[in-house]
Amino acid sequence: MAGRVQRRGRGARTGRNAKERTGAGRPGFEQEGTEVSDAVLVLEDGKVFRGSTYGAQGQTLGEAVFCTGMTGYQETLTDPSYHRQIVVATAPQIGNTGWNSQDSESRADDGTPADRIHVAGYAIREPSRTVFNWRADRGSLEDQLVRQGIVGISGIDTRAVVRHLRDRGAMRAGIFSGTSLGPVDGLQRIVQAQPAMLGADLAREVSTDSGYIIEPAGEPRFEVAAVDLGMKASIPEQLAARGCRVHVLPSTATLEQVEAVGAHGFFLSNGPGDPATADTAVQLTRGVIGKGIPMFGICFGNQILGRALGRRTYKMRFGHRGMNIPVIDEATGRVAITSQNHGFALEGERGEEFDTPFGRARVSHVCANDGTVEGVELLDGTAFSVQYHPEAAAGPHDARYLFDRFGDLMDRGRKAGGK
Ligand SMILES: NC(=O)CC[C@H](N)C(=O)O
Repeated sequence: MAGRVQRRGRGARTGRNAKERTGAGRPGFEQEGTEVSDAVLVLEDGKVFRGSTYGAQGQTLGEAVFCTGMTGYQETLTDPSYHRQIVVATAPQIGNTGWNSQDSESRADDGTPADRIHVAGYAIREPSRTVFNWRADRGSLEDQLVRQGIVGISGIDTRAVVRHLRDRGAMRAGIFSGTSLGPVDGLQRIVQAQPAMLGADLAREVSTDSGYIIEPAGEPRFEVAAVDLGMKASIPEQLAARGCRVHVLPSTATLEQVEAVGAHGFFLSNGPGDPATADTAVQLTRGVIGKGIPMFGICFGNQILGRALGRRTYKMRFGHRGMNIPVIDEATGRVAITSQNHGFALEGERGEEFDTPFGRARVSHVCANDGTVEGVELLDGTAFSVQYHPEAAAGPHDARYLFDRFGDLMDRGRKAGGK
């Protein structure tokens, strides 16, 4: 009996708080001219979610996408692939492990590790009131958001946002916070005036300009030319741990630059924007494969290798963002649980083999949820790539073996070439 009363009481309290925080009960689409204050997430189709200021106060624009990771928000927020995207977290409470000096995925232009947050905005349901983690040596998440001027919103019904984006697709959005934001239709017009993600050429905005070198851990075994299209910091670390000296090159890199470092292998990174715009990287990839240099690509790199092999890319309705996305490896039939963050995909079908200017290729991996292409490779094994993130943490490490495969490939290439 007492238990029932308590349950009812708890339910009632939650309901009241949620109503205060979210403005629940108002229609999602508001009347023109309705004045807004505090914080709102406005979608391009006119859907409005009212909440509270979180992080920096102000205005931010980007594509609204959702991420289903239950952990690892620091890795997500600092991943340069999220440039110009407003991330909606499906995990109901965010921030309880604070901010630490180890998990950031961004680098300064000269390659030194950086804490830079790349998302355009962050939309969450409930901020943690306490930070409780032994690694949280950089304070709280919200402090970081404020310090870096990242505008967020809390107290919104993130489940409702996700359902909307799942049904209608990722779309342009804005977070606006402050005391008097003006009429809601004015905010919607601001949202609609920003460029769309389709056709956005963004890698240059996050790539290194000058390039840098990450030294190998232990004995150097390979020289690797890695094109930084928005590369997560842990990728060169994974390569360095396998004896690679990683020569990180800007997104504008040329074949001459790749050859100048004496590359045993070529790596194409993840990165933001529409892969259909990455013509320079596609041309470079064709040149590299033509020279017989072994290559490996991750995410944006997979889309670019696919394009170099003659495939096209398309924009997915809402993409894959999270840490528990199952991928089938066609070579073994095994499923890896993977970490992902992409809104575009390569055209192709499970089991497909196709001709390319470099010989036969195939779709090597597919997503077990929706059958989309998750990897491609040349049948001779000299070029391969995956749409997911084998370097990722948080999330499982099921796919780390792909870095070893790249090492084996470079070994074979070196023996064959006598280098
Ligand atoms: N993480 C990535 O490399 C993302 C690739 C590309 N920008 C996409 O959204 O599909």
